[in-house]
Amino acid sequence: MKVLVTGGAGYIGSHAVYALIEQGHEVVVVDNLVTGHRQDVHKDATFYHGSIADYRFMTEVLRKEKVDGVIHFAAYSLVGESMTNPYKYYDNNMSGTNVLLKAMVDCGVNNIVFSSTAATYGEAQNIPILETDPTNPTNVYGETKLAMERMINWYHKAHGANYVSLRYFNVAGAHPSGVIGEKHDPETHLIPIILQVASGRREAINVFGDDYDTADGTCIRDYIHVCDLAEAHILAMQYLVNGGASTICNLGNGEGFSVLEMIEAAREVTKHPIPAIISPRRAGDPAKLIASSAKAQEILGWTPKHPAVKDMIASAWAVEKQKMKQ
Ligand SMILES: NC(=O)c1ccc[n+]([C@@H]2O[C@H](COP(=O)([O-])OP(=O)(O)OC[C@H]3O[C@@H](n4cnc5c(N)ncnc54)[C@H](O)[C@@H]3O)[C@@H](O)[C@H]2O)c1
Ligand SMILES: O=c1ccn([C@@H]2O[C@H](COP(=O)(O)OP(=O)(O)O[C@H]3O[C@H](CO)[C@H](O)[C@H](O)[C@H]3O)[C@@H](O)[C@H]2O)c(=O)[nH]1
Repeated sequence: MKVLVTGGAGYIGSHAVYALIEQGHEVVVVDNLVTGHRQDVHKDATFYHGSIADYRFMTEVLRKEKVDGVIHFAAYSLVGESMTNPYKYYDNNMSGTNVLLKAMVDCGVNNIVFSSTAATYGEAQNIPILETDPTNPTNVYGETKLAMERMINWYHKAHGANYVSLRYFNVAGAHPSGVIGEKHDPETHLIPIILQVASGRREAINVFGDDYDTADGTCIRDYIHVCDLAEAHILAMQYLVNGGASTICNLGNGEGFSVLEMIEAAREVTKHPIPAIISPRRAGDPAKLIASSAKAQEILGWTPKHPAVKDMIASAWAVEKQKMKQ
């Protein structure tokens, strides 16, 4: 396949690009590098520096490259930030996707695999969460992602383009080479922050709330290895190219870990005490998110190969230790 990856210089996008190229596919990357890193784009991918919100630029790329489909990662994705700066999220995520979809339609590109999120569900009504469960986002980020999913579905109805929206739960870990990994700046995600404490770059980890309705009072999340996620995107694109019907799939491991459990797992991996400070809740955080990925397993034939959180933490730890050497 020849695939355009938007946001291919970012954390998850760069892993998807590596996986595509490792499996012999041809890859074109569009990224404006607002949060991504040029050096994380695989050397065999064709790179275009620009925004998905630039219609002229996107149609030029799509007309020139004649791809089989688009894997769409480009977005802002921080829950906390979205609660204080909704404009940024509505603008880049929704307007950007609207332009991208229009450019795809105008250039005859009919397949899109979309980066959606567990944040579309909000507070879960049932555990594990099924794709048919209600969607009531508790934060602006999740709201924009749900709107993007719906936008893609309306384009599908109007223009016939097909999609798989992948609602991922909490992504973690890094490519086994250690060459690419999670490099957000500033970092807000739990595992990289815990590891910055272990490597001495931070004094302590703040635990955002210990009064949630969970066993130890801290939030529970379902962590999925970034390489398993990358594989799911390739399977989803293959499914569409083979004529599969448009659909939505969850991606997680079906097991929940609290913030305190993740800190404990990181202590075991890194052998560092990792001081933790109980802090106020962060706005917009649901208490518990755990996926049922049965549909992805059935429809896409996806099976996670790295379900153990300690393996995810160990691969992220290898990247963090490399950063310390630089
Ligand atoms: N990290 C997670 O746990 C998680 C969970 C669920 C869903 N997601 C989704 O996965 C996707 C990727 O997340 P990530 O953690 O890799 O984030 P990231 O910030 O590392 O990657 C996003 C990439 O998109 C690029 N980008 C942003 N706006 C753009 C635009 N207008 N035009 C071109 N490029 C643009 C950025 O430069 C960056 O390279 C996001 O859509 C996010 O919502 C992430
Ligand atoms: O310093 C920190 C950072 C995080 N947390 C807690 O750790 C959990 C995980 O937080 P992350 O910021 O790592 O991840 P989120 O669950 O907020 O969100 C992530 O997963 C979501 C899906 O579940 C979204 O898709 C989103 O893009 C992605 O950032 C949350 O309970 C959060 O409050 C802390 O206690 N301290």
